[in-house]
Amino acid sequence: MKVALGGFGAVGRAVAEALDRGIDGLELVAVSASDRARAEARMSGGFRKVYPVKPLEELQDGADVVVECCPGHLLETIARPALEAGRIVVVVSAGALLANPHLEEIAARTGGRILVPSGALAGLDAVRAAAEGTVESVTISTRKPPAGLKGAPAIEAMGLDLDAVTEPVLCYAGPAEDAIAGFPANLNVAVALGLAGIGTARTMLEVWADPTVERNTHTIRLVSDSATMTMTIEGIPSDDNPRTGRITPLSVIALLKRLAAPMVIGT
Ligand SMILES: NC(=O)C1=CN([C@@H]2O[C@H](COP(=O)(O)OP(=O)(O)OC[C@H]3O[C@@H](n4cnc5c(N)ncnc54)[C@H](O)[C@@H]3O)[C@@H](O)[C@H]2O)C=CC1
Ligand SMILES: O=C([O-])CC(=O)C(=O)O
Repeated sequence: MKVALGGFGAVGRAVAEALDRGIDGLELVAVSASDRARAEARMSGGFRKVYPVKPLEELQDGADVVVECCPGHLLETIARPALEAGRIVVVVSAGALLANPHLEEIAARTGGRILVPSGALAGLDAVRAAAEGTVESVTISTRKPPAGLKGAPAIEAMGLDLDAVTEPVLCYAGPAEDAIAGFPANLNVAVALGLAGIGTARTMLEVWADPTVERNTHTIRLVSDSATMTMTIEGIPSDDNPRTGRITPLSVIALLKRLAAPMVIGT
């Protein structure tokens, strides 16, 4: 399968490096980046090959799979033409799917597919399975080191000085679907959880700026007629972007491998 990457930041670069090192059945064919010269320089510095750097709208040409790993507001720019061309689109900015419901309609019409990786979250396999039965409630509590929430519009609206936070501060409590606008780079996990389970309107979320944690910590609780679950993941922030956990690109790589694998494990 030929893979094109829309974005060359913490997620995109790590996925590109893995594909460049070599994964059976997968071939990197293009990347996209806001600074083309810098992306080319980085590839010349450590990659086996310098891949073409293309505009976001052209990634589907010559690719079977397009991976969206840009800021969420660019999801439509990447996904619409790729889905119109019937491609598989891996969406890392899951939160942006809420503002773009037409993408699923395009996929249904063209035979394209939208795949959302588990990303920085644990347990979506079990949540999806439970949702085949009756789920009573799903909650997620997200605690990030204060620096990981920098730049979020909701934090700016609160007037919270993240550098001065000495105790955990509750920054949001409510439905996941109402939070993504205020935390566009932080709550893709909550939206993915909602989409996997009982919807983002019924999935309840708390967001904490917590100076007592060093990791992006997400705890899911689910009550259903098949199981009760409590799952916590403590993700190490990536060096390039503290908002993004290191496990996120690994989750994309695992998903891409599933596409090419003769045997698939997990729901
Ligand atoms: N689903 C999940 O669990 C998670 C999702 N995310 C989301 O994944 C996305 C990517 O995250 P990161 O890699 O950490 O972000 P990043 O900020 O490190 O990288 C984004 C990259 O987008 C590219 N870009 C920006 N504008 C562009 C343009 N006009 N044309 C081409 N490329 C452009 C740049 O190369 C930039 O480096 C974000 O939306 C983030 O919120 C992040 C962590 C977890
Ligand atoms: O990496 C994380 O912990 C989660 C994250 O940023 C997101 O959901 O966008």
